Amino acid sequence: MQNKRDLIVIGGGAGGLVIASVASQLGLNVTLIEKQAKLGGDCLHHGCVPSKALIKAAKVAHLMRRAGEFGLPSQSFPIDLGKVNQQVNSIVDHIQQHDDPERFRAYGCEVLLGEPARFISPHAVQVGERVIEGRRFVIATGSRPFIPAIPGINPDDLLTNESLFDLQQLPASLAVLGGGPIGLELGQAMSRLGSQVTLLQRGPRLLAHEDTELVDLLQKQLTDEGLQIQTNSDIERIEHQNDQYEIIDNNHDRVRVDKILVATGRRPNIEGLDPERAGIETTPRGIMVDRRLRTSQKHIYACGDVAGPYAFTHQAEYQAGLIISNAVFRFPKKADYRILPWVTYTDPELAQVGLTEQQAREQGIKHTVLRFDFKEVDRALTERETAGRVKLVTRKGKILGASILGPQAGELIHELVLAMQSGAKIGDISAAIHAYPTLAQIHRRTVNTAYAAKLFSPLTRRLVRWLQRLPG
Ligand SMILES: Cc1cc2nc3c(=O)[nH]c(=O)nc-3n(C[C@H](O)[C@H](O)[C@H](O)COP(=O)(O)OP(=O)(O)OC[C@H]3O[C@@H](n4cnc5c(N)ncnc54)[C@H](O)[C@@H]3O)c2cc1C
Ligand SMILES: NC(=O)c1ccc[n+]([C@@H]2O[C@H](COP(=O)([O-])OP(=O)(O)OC[C@H]3O[C@@H](n4cnc5c(N)ncnc54)[C@H](O)[C@@H]3O)[C@@H](O)[C@H]2O)c1
Repeated sequence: MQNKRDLIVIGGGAGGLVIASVASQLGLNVTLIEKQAKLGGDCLHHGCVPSKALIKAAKVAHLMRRAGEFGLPSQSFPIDLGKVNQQVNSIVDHIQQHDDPERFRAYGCEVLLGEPARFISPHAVQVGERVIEGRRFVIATGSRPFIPAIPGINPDDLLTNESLFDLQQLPASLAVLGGGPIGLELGQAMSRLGSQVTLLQRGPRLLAHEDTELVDLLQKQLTDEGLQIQTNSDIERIEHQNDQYEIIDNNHDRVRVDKILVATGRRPNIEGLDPERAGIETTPRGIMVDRRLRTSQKHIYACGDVAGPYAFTHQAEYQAGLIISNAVFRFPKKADYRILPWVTYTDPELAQVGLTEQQAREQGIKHTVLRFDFKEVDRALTERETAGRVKLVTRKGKILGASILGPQAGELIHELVLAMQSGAKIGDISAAIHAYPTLAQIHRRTVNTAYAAKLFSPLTRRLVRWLQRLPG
């Protein structure tokens, strides 16, 4: 048995890498354990990075078909998914260089690759034959696809985010199970690349936690573009015949497809970690943590998908920063998710921060909603990307939440994140000069709707007429 490590980080993905890098650069003896042969985790290898690269390729294909709208010859062509995925994976490989284990080793971090860690006591983990003791631990083991138990389904036949980016041939038809962010982002991308996509959502709504008015607009956009969306689709069984799958739902509707992509949620990676041997409390949603990201064992922290409450890379990184503060600097900091933004990278994108209109209503908060449509914004018109709307949930001039459906919504949301974070009022957004012609002008246009009624009221018009009569 070797000397006790100051910090043992389990999982070399978004959360674990931030902690291992900072803690080892601060001089702690850190061991980072990653069960795969490469660092980077789900975001880099099977999540954010390849999905956004695929989405971009699909947008290029979509624009080539739409070229006629720009006065250019439009193009329609068969797509070689193998080539598309090759360039997708070349981007993953490029970014992988930042996560080179040698970079971490150069900081003095011990990096163990290729075998999982499992707890054998509250103060030790086993990796292969080796037992490693630590003063503090961080669990950052992420999540994996949840595969629902549907009769007739052979999990090996299904595509998930772990296999889609290795697919060589574009399926002529594809069923996507699940209308969450993964299903919508990848479903639209595959549809734009040329698959006939049918998306089956079990419940009544897509993206159940998002603003319903904007989700309805998005759903219309997607169906207009060719995606078939079936909600309230409770799948009863799947039959496999002649290299095709027939999906039969509770209404006895049948959908026949070449491939099935499962995007029905995630499960935390705690199997095989043996958290109970360390006395760590878990639930089916993952590892329980307090607001300082401590588990039921106060020297063991957890962050990212395995701890929740959300499943975003920027949440994992934010939590990693808090763990550094709490565990390394011993400066207590609590997590606060009220101003955590997120983006669904469909086209148009859907971005959210703070409360939606429905949440404000459900919580009984008196509020005003300001709205503005992209079709009134000059830059959206020049870009021919006019679908969508900004919604601001406000109270006494302060922003409680913002929902944006539109071009580059994921970029645009950050002005509102900063406004909320700094306590700026809608008047501050109105006073800030926004360059013309930008999509960001929509923020001024949205907040100015709050003043338009007062500005052009009969009273103001009378006042202006009176001012005009003054001498000088
Ligand atoms: C298709 C898809 C698209 C996504 N797009 C976005 C997006 O656009 N924006 C966004 O913010 N989020 C996105 N996400 C979510 C994002 O990928 C996750 O929230 C993020 O990766 C979580 O980071 P993490 O550190 O918790 O886990 P991960 O990054 O997955 O890292 C966990 C690591 O732990 C390792 N591990 C597991 N068990 C053990 C063990 N016992 N011992 C050692 N190592 C172990 C795993 O191999 C893995 O490398 C997407 C996810 C998917 C699936
Ligand atoms: N842009 C982003 O930030 C981004 C992108 C992708 C994923 N993610 C993260 O990954 C997480 C997982 O995404 P997800 O889309 O897999 O999960 P999700 O839980 O958000 O959505 C899954 C959907 O599948 C439905 N469903 C469940 N079982 C079903 C069944 N048997 N048949 C049909 N529908 C079924 C659910 O009702 C739900 O609407 C998200 O919570 C998100 O945080 C983020």
